[in-house]
Amino acid sequence: MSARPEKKRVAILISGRGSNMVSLIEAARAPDYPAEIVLVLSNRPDAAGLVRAREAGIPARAIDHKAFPDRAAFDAALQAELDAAGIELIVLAGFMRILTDAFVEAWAGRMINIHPSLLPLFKGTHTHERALDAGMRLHGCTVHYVVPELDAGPIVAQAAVPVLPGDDADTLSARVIVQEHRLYPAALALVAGGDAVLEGGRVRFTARARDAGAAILSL
Ligand SMILES: Nc1nc2c(c(=O)[nH]1)N[C@@H](CN(C=O)c1ccc(C(=O)N[C@@H](CCC(=O)O)C(=O)O)cc1)CN2
Ligand SMILES: NCC(=O)N[C@@H]1O[C@H](COP(=O)([O-])[O-])[C@@H](O)[C@H]1O
Repeated sequence: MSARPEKKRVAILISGRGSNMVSLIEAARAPDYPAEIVLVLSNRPDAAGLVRAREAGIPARAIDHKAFPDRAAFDAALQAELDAAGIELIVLAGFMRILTDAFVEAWAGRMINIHPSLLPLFKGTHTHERALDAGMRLHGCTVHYVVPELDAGPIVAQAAVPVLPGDDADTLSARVIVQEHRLYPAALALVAGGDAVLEGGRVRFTARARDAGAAILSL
């Protein structure tokens, strides 16, 4: 019987409450999950997710971006923590800082993000309000590899939700976040397990991932 491949050592980067982080931590408890969450970092010392990570037994530290003269210095401090922990994959989960090109390129193919829209629609912020303003009947969330251009990286997986009559940004975001908590653990498993690989600017899925219908999760 072949030995199970080593779990990828993952750092989750947050800025806020960390609900996606909690979903990932819980998913990674499965013995056959291909990743282990070994570190949580936040650019905001007041992030509630730091407390939730520590409660889950995960080392969690704040690196306050305001304490650095520029983005490059902040990113270098991130890199030092990631190196010290032997991190192999970075998972951005509500991490609200734009990373420098140098940092992103150093982690090419090893850093993913979840965005609360069906990219390439509604890059940037305030996605739910913008989807409502645009009269969308479908909305959702996207897990993508991170590239220097904001929210433009190759897509790993998406989940869609209906926009219902009477929805406002709060009701819509509440529907989307439920799908985020399903999508992100599934997408990280694909990436950590080598079933969704960034190659030549596109995501190549293995036969196993294709058979699992991994790229799209239904309503
Ligand atoms: N180079 C990249 N960096 C980041 C990416 C990316 O795709 N390329 N994804 C983001 C996550 N994100 C949306 O998914 C996002 C994060 C932050 C911002 C933003 O405008 N940040 C402001 C500060 C906002 C704040 O502190 O509240 C900024 O950095 O000046 C937009 C989109 C993570 N990084
Ligand atoms: N542009 C990035 C972005 O907007 N990310 C979004 O921030 C929220 C974080 O919630 P969480 O801290 O509860 O996971 C999530 O909805 C995530 O999609």
